[in-house]
Amino acid sequence: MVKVLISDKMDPKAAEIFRARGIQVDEITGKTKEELIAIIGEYDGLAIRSATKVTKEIIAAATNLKVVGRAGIGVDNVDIPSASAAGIVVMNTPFGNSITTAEHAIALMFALARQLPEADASTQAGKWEKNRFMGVELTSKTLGLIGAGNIGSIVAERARGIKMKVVAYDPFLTPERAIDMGVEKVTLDELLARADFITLHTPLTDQTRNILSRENIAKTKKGVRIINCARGGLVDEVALKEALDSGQVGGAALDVFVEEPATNSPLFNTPNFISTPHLGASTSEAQVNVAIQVAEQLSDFLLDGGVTNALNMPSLSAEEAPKLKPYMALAERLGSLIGQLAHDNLTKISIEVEGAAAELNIKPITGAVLAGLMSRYSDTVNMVNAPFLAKERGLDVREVRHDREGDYHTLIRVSVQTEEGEKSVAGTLFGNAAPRLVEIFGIKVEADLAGNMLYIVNEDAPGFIGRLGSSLGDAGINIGTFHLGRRGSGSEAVLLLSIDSPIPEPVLWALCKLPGVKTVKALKF
Ligand SMILES: NC(=O)c1ccc[n+]([C@@H]2O[C@H](COP(=O)([O-])OP(=O)(O)OC[C@H]3O[C@@H](n4cnc5c(N)ncnc54)[C@H](O)[C@@H]3O)[C@@H](O)[C@H]2O)c1
Ligand SMILES: O=C(O)[C@H](O)COP(=O)(O)O
Repeated sequence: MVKVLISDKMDPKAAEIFRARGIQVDEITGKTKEELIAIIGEYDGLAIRSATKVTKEIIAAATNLKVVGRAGIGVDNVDIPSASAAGIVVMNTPFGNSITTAEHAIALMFALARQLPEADASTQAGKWEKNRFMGVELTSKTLGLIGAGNIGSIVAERARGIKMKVVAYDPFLTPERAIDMGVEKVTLDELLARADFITLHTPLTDQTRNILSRENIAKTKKGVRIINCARGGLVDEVALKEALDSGQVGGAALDVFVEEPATNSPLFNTPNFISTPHLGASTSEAQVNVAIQVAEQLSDFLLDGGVTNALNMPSLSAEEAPKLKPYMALAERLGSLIGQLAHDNLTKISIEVEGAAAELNIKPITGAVLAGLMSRYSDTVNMVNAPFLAKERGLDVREVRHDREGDYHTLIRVSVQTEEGEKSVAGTLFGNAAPRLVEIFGIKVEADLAGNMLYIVNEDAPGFIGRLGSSLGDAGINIGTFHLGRRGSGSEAVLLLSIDSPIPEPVLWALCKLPGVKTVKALKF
């Protein structure tokens, strides 16, 4: 039975969905790294929020794990390169908590404008300091948006609703999209110089780390108010503290910190500083959304092979997955065949599809070809890590979709560049389901690719098949199927035999010595 672990606090809807789909689910939260390492090996799927750190060590212990699902957006708590190398799909739910997080940013902006937390604390302390708390109006003020993706664009829309002017810095924001959003696209320096409020909505990357650095904070308009509901590390916390103390920054609200849980930040107790404990996504609506989405995505993947919102694999809908399944089996076998037969040092591979295959999503087909090809280098290769392994080895991968009508209703051709020139194999599906090889290195041959097989190239001459049959018979090897193709009468012939047991090395050597034999190779599918 498929087993999933939920290791962070998640809405009960997630567990309900797993159970309804026949998946065994354990909810075990608050485990230490060592405790998680001890149990993770049992699970096929792992559902997390931001508390569980899916490190290299956890991945190494996760011997059955196929997928990690993040009920939320940020995946900086998952070591994606290690997961990819281990063939584990990593998914998130990119939209389920965006509105909620945008609302939190807007809430913090209002709170900063009117010093709400301090006014509340003072009033409840019986001080009634009406003259101490003089706020600012938001109408007509300029909001500087750093990051104009899902959450940033919702923040912009809400801010425009309260009559703010919005300027945005995002290198990936197109001028057309900026017009659609009703924002002015600006450079970072322009934003720093013009904004009365700055709100951050980017992931934490090498480019965004300390985007509000000491130097950049110094370029802001005096008294600027800063909100960060994205990721700790976007703002230099030490420089922010100094800027709040000096009055360069008039107020700051952080939901996220460099170190979380943040229990002892130097920013605490600074006037005009507001903090919340990473609450951006914490509304019941958002938590229900992400719990449902993550549970459905993991279930679709574990039960049907559907891939949605994966960060290390192309998407594949639950409807597409069954259609693609036989193609992926064919693609994987063609990749494996060429991997077993072509020489090392492959530099280029091309995957061509025609007929019905050309109507399909080619990415999973390519992934399956590469998984087959790379399976000779690693036991743990699959569609997730194969493209990464191929890239690591410098393999140039080309995908070609042909419109032309061919001899077959559907065809996948895999060609590689070898030291001896280009070599290609091609296959089709019989009855839309059964993978069949139809061509090998320019010779037409029809064969299943399954189990133990023998590939023989010989001179096409009378008596050869008899001698081969006798040699195998004498060695006690039973032939299951026998497929023959040749370039022309008397030229080179290809034999593909399925055999009921693996062929011992001495028998292989004996076959190599049969008159007329050019190549003998044991294959395994
Ligand atoms: N506080 C919370 O609880 C909470 C909740 C949800 C999301 N988040 C975080 O909010 C962030 C944004 O989420 P999103 O869904 O809007 O992501 P998104 O991917 O939709 O948008 C991110 C935007 O950042 C832009 N960007 C990337 N590099 C940039 C750079 N160097 N300078 C400026 N812009 C850059 C991208 O072009 C993109 O438009 C993420 O880090 C996410 O983890 C936090
Ligand atoms: O990236 C996210 O989705 C947020 O940081 C939310 O994190 P959480 O699920 O731990 O609240």
